[in-house]
Amino acid sequence: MTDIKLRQQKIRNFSIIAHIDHGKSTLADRILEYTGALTSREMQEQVLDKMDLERERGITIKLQAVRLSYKADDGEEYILNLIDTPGHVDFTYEVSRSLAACEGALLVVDAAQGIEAQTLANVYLALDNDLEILPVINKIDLPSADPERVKEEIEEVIGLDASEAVHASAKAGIGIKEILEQVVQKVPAPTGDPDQPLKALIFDSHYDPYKGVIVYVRVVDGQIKAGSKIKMMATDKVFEVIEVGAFKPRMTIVDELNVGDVGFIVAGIKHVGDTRVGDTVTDAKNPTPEPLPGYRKINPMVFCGLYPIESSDYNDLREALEKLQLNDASLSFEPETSSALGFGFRCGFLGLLHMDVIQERIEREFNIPLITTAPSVIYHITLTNGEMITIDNPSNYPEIGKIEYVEEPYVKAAIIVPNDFVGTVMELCQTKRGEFVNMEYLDTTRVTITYQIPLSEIVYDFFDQLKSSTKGYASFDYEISGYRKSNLVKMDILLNGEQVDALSFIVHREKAYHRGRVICEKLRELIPRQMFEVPIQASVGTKIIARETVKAMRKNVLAKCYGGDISRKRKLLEKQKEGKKRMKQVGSVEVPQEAFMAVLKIDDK
Ligand SMILES: Nc1nc2c(ncn2[C@@H]2O[C@H](COP(=O)(O)OP(=O)(O)OP(=O)(O)O)[C@@H](O)[C@H]2O)c(=O)[nH]1
Repeated sequence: MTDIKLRQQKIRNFSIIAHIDHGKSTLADRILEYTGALTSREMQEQVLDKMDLERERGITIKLQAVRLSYKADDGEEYILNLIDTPGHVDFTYEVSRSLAACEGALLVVDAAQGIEAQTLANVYLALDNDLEILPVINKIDLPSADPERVKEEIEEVIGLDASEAVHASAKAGIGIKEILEQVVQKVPAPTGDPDQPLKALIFDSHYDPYKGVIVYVRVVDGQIKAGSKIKMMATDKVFEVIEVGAFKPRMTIVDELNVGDVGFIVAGIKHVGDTRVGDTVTDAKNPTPEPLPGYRKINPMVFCGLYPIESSDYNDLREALEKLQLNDASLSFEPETSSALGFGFRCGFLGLLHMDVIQERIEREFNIPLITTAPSVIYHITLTNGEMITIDNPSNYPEIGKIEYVEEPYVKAAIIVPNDFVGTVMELCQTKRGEFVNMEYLDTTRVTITYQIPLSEIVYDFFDQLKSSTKGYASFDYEISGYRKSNLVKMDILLNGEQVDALSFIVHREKAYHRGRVICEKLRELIPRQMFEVPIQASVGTKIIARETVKAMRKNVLAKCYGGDISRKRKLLEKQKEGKKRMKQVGSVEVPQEAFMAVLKIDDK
């Protein structure tokens, strides 16, 4: 066997999959520490979760890859590539990206919680990718841990053999060696042929201001080194490789990447559009005839408008979105104009969390204060002339007279919950226009409840309501199940008699009155008093269905300082300016950011 083939036998590529909070990041840290990739001092900060925002929210968003070396009990030195995956329901797409680069996955299940909704969703993705799944029962240090029950659950619900599942505590560092031994023994070495032309899967990328687009790859056949000419098969673009490297965990330049390796390529790639996550990289002179099967591209589900508060930030906002899109193929955007908010972008996201994260990153990393409009899903509208149009922005909703019928996206939602909360969850799903599908017992204490629910209802704080009504015990996962006809209308909001396009939303006819009333009340609380009285109205078509009034300001703040000290006056004005930062002048009325999101906070009960 050649050296390359021998080396290939020693490579293990694996991911960790888990429901959120079951301890994936903690386990990844322990593995890094155990293999000596980092000292415990360096481990103080979770390394795999790099972004600030992730650390604060305690969730994993971007996947990361690390190359580790591990001396196993058989005396051999192995190369382990660990690819991190996000656990949140919004990020299924990124999970499937990282799984496509692996041969195995550690399935981490919390010994006290057992299987949760994303445990199942992630297992299905791993099975789709033909991965060897190694169950790990984590948090055995907890007094409430019941590893035997969890093992049974894994065998019964998932149908995996859990007899050799490692009992671990990522926190206390128990079971780490056993896990690594299982990875070495049970995860297959990469198959792939070093003598075939280069074939590598792009599973991620990021933009570096000095080096351009850095592409993360898993080499399937052949090899790649500095000086090679490579071709991106989807775009036919050719580049000369400047350097290749591995994540150890810091990016480190290496001589070449061989079969089974996970690493990065720098090739002076300037344009976002030239590389696509999921594409195959091949040798430009000796290309492979067939690209790798790419993975399912997932389309954005939730759309909203992002507008700079200062219109001079418009171009910076475009650049920020372009940069973010580089790391995040699931983000989409196109310019849009609103008569209320001016020039901005209509952006598409995988879900609400994704939307929040992008918005916060723009504000923090790029320092652009934003106004965000309420999220919307994509509606299919069939017009009386037979034409079907799709709409992701309520302000483009056609006149009622031109509409034959409207369809909206539904999801199949699976909710896992302790028996005691079945009634509460069903009630919540009913108020969200859910249709009961079935209920199955997971074990003696928990059930999986399945509903068909309109996506638009999920988008409007379903998850928060589910968590709060079940004291945090419910877990939830969903997949799009298709479009259905629905009796929907557009609700417009008028401030001071003028319609504010950015406040319009689409609602089920039966809920229109209630929502119209509540939204007017909310807006009355949110909109500060102005120099004049501001009527707030909600209308469907030409019919006004609710009205509230913001009373005029009683006193001018400056009146108090009449003839007084100028520095005090300035302070007051500055204070007012502070308060205004998040305001947008809409016609004659100043509207705060929260007003555009008020529609999300309506309780339907
Ligand atoms: N008692 C105990 N707590 C643990 C253990 N492993 C992780 N935790 C805790 O569980 C919480 C969640 O752990 P994380 O590692 O952040 O979970 P995660 O699965 O990576 O979560 P996401 O990154 O949000 O998907 C943290 O507060 C950890 O300290 C363990 O073995 N025992």
